[in-house]
Amino acid sequence: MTSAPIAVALDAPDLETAARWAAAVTPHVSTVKVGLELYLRYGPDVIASVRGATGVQVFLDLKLHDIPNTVAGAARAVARLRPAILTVHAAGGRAMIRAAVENAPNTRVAAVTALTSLSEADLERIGVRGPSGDAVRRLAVEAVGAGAQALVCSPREVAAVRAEVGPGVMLITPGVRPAGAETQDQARVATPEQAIADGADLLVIGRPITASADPGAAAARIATALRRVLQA
Ligand SMILES: O=C(O)c1cc(=O)[nH]c(=O)n1[C@@H]1O[C@H](COP(=O)(O)O)[C@@H](O)[C@H]1O
Repeated sequence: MTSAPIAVALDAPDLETAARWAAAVTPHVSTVKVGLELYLRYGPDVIASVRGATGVQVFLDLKLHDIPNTVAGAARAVARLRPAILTVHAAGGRAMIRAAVENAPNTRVAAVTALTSLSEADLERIGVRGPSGDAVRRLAVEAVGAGAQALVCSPREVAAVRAEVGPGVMLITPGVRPAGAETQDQARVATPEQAIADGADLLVIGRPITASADPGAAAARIATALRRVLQA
């Protein structure tokens, strides 16, 4: 059985917890994601620890956002860890995204369009006027033009982004909640089944799996639901 296109967000306070979650979910999912919480606590070694414990691909979510020269150096520094995916903010602009792509040649650079935690009202407040889908599409086009091989967007926008950028770009959607689950700090959400049906290639899912009493069973349940959609 092939593993489901899910990146489980290992947003854990310590390595022991992250390793426990990773061991539970990796029979069912393709990817685990290391984000700021683990990386800033343990540093680059955390990638090797997580990779060694799981055998699945590791997604490094640092959401780099700085001037091109600084991002070039940061991308070079993490490229030697060979993460499968590295995030940068699309709002950093073309030259910044290009700097990341050129300096992490064996890693897929994923540009984050508009954070899934921001509502339409939040976006308006920070100067992103009009429907969120329009801003996300604009950022997506800029990022792909600068060489990004992947995009991060909300599952609500994934169909529009796919129509805009075509089939060759990997679309990654956080903000995924099984029907009835709490949205917590996420604003622009959809179910895993909807995200896949609308064209997402990889779903980022954290707390709906990791906060469950049995993360392995939660991952298996979502993986089975996705397989049904993919086979339909
Ligand atoms: O880049 C990301 O992975 C990301 C982008 C985004 O717009 N929204 C978002 O939630 N994420 C990440 O996706 C994960 C979502 O976790 P849960 O809300 O617990 O499912 C977290 O690790 C976030 O850092």
